[in-house]
Amino acid sequence: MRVERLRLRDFRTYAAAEVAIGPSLTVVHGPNGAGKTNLLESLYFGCTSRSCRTTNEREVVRFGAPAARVEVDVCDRDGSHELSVGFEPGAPKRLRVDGAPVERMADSPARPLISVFLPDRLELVKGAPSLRRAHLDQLVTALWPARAATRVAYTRALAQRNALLGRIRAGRVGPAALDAWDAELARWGVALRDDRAAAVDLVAERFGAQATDLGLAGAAELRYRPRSRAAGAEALSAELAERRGSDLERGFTQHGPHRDDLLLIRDGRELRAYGSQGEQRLGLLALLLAEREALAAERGAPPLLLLDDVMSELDADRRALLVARLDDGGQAVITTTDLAHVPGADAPGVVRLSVAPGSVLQDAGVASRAA
Ligand SMILES: Nc1ncnc2c1ncn2[C@@H]1O[C@H](COP(=O)(O)OP(=O)(O)OP(=O)(O)O)[C@@H](O)[C@H]1O
Repeated sequence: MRVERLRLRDFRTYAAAEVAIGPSLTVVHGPNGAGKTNLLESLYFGCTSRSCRTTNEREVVRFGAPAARVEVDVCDRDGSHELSVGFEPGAPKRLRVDGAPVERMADSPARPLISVFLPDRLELVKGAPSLRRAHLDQLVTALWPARAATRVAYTRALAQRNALLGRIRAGRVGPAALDAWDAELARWGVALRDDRAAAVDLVAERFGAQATDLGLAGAAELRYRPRSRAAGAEALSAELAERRGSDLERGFTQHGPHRDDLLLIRDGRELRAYGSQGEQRLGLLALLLAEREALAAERGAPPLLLLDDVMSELDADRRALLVARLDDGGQAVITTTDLAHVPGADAPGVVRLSVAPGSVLQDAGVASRAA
């Protein structure tokens, strides 16, 4: 699966733009505020129908315009496909694959896998465990799409059990009503935990190697920390039953995979608490690259990797190491204020996109219309 072209209308700074994406590396360069991240975001939006930057999607519509639209041309073994996302604030998004409406991009086999590094994604390393759990669940889905249903079923069972705790506290039902929901929660909980553990198994060794290659000093380790180590669904159900009194006191379920964490460790200590900003950045990059390798092995193709403003924070040796890691047959798009920060940016086959406010100019010299 390869992303070939991107077309935008009224997306952030762009009134209209069309660019080709390179078969391996694409470098987006230009001064601060020119619209480099906007271009990266539009690629993510076109492939996933979501923004990787904001939950308030109104922000992506160009100031003064009624709606934004992104089209992405992709090609796989079966030929070419066009993904398109139209968004008008206040109306449902219009998603199409080859002109036919679809409910979710995630359901379309034409959608490329995509992985993104934005400076604020450091939160993944240093923020709350919920961010790492969500990330891990996305990895499970990317590795084994059919298993996405497990997390959905677990989340539903958890919501039902919490609602039931509320009804028991209000005296409307007896605690015995929990038996069935404990069993249901435990069934999906064990499956979810096993999926997460299998995904971490695939990535952990690669994470250590990638971190070393990127120059993170010390031994790097990726460790899954499940809340429960129950041998099976019955044992987890028993653990839930043991905690009923305290759950009823607090009004929510305190035990289970919704309390798991994923630990990024350097020399035995968590990067979250003890890593410097630079070490956390290398940890995150190592994680994304390790996942990219695992996905390439499992799904036959690495995901499209979007790297925003990563080079300015790395020294010259690490920049060279990073670019070398990307030469693995997959596609990557990197933004930079300075082309000289991307070793090999002038190599044949690398696509360079020069961004100025509202427009983007391709090497070949085809300019988009300015905003
Ligand atoms: N909806 C919008 N309509 C028009 N312009 C917008 C919109 N949203 C953001 N902008 C403008 O986009 C610009 C920022 O673009 P972007 O974040 O892509 O810059 P950048 O090239 O990545 O910069 P840096 O190198 O500083 O990270 C800002 O000037 C901002 O005002």
